[in-house]
Amino acid sequence: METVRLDGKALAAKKRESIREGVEKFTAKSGFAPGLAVIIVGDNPASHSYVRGKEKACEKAGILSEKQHLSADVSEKELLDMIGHYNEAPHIHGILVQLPLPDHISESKVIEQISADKDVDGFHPISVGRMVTGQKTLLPCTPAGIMEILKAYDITLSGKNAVVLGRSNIVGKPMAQLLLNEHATVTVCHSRTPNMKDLAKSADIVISAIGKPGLVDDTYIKEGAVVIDVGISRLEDGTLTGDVDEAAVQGQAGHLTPVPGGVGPMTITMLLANTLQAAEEQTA
Ligand SMILES: Nc1nc(=O)c2c([nH]1)NC[C@@H]1CN(c3ccc(C(=O)N[C@@H](CCC(=O)O)C(=O)O)cc3)C=[N+]21
Repeated sequence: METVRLDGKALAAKKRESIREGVEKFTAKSGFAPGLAVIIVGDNPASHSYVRGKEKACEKAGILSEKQHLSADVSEKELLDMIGHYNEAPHIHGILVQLPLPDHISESKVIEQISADKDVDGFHPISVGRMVTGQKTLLPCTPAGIMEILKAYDITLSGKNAVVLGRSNIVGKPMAQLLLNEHATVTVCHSRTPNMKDLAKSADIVISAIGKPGLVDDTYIKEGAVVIDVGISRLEDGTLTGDVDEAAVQGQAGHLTPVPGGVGPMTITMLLANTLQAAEEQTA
């Protein structure tokens, strides 16, 4: 069967244009642009590259972005104080602290310090609680972007079997929850799951968020299944690759997101959407 490529990059371009128009309206009405504070700690090159992508996307959309680069040995208190400052800053509507953080800083303390209203990553326990109970909230960008891809390609979720590979707080768990909210039957697999391959092979939808290049081949995929690749690893030769062995599942999968050009561009798009939503809610 012909595998349909789920073009996250093209969808992101379309969505970013409509977000740009929304930002323009917001700015004309309120007299200021939506503002995003991005805090990055340390010198991880991948993190800096992602943050550059976010800043560029903000600029194109008309969103003000304010980057703060802290050194790797910054104290936890200094970071918490900076977040406290942005919680009170009227020109900032969204706060993002790039993860991962150095080991001496508690990720959960940092996330809880961000005002839930400005939590454009959707990682705060208040945001998570709202998502789980189906209330309106800022949703985690990667899972929310995947839901947009599935919707744009008219992929039915209600009554389908979805298998999520990975149980992180930023992708696997919220992904499972959003699929459940749309009435899929969801199985979450992780490092202690003995029969991951069999579970994946029986699924209508497989979402891989593990971070092992090429892990998912045709032996994991039922004929015609929808395959979403959240993995993103940089190989030694500099190329980016996902969890899915694209060549192996070609012709087996019904739909497939490429890496790059699949989930990643939609993650950044949802960050823009969340920042606009946060700005609108804070100025309503
Ligand atoms: N607080 C926080 N929020 C995040 O949302 C967050 C984070 N920390 N830490 C790291 C991960 C990773 N992440 C990506 C975003 C965009 C691409 C992306 O645009 N990827 C492009 C390729 C980019 C390239 O060429 O380098 C693509 O897949 O086509 C990838 C990865 C957000 N993250």
